[in-house]
Amino acid sequence: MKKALFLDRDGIINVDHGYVYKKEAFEFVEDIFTVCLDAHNKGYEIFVITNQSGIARGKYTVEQFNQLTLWMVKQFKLKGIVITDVYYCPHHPDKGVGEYKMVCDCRKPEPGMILSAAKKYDIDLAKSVFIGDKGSDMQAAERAGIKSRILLVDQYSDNQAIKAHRINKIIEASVYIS
Ligand SMILES: O=P(O)(O)OC[C@@H](O)[C@H]1O[C@@H](OP(=O)(O)O)[C@@H](O)[C@@H](O)[C@@H]1O
Ligand SMILES: [Mg+2]
Ligand SMILES: [Zn+2]
Repeated sequence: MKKALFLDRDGIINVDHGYVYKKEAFEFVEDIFTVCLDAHNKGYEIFVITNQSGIARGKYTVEQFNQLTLWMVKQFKLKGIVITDVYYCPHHPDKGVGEYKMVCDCRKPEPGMILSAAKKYDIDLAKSVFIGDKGSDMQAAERAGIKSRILLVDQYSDNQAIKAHRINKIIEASVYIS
């Protein structure tokens, strides 16, 4: 079995400007590359686990999400970091339109996306790490049996104290990644 670093996307990989679907609006949160390179070099598989209710809401299409994702994964590759796979939930139970309006087992805080990745790639969830910016990320990780869970907030705060706190959390994540 392998160890994995699971990443939420909006608020962790990129600044969460709200339903980001264009690369022009995709602002990488620089300090995430630090922990990803550390994890990659230590043999972790890296996955992105993301709710994309913007699809359900009709704000953008699956094709647009896929195009952005291909571009995002390439940016990681250019920094020597392999993203093994990206899992997304296109649904929303209330605000969804048409086929995307549904209660599903993939929208965080449900653990469905994490469990799918673990099954397909033979991941030991007890030895894996999840980094997210919302309580629903932490709940999904806990329900999936991931022991090391890091909650990072204020990804775009200019407050030096908050930035320092965030860097400490990133370093803490590196401690988990062993
Ligand atoms: O953080 P991840 O899971 O990668 O993606 C979150 C996004 O899909 C969007 O999720 C929405 O929540 P609702 O889905 O509308 O409750 C809002 O929080 C948006 O600001 C955010 O961009
Ligand atoms: Mg998020
Ligand atoms: Zn779903």
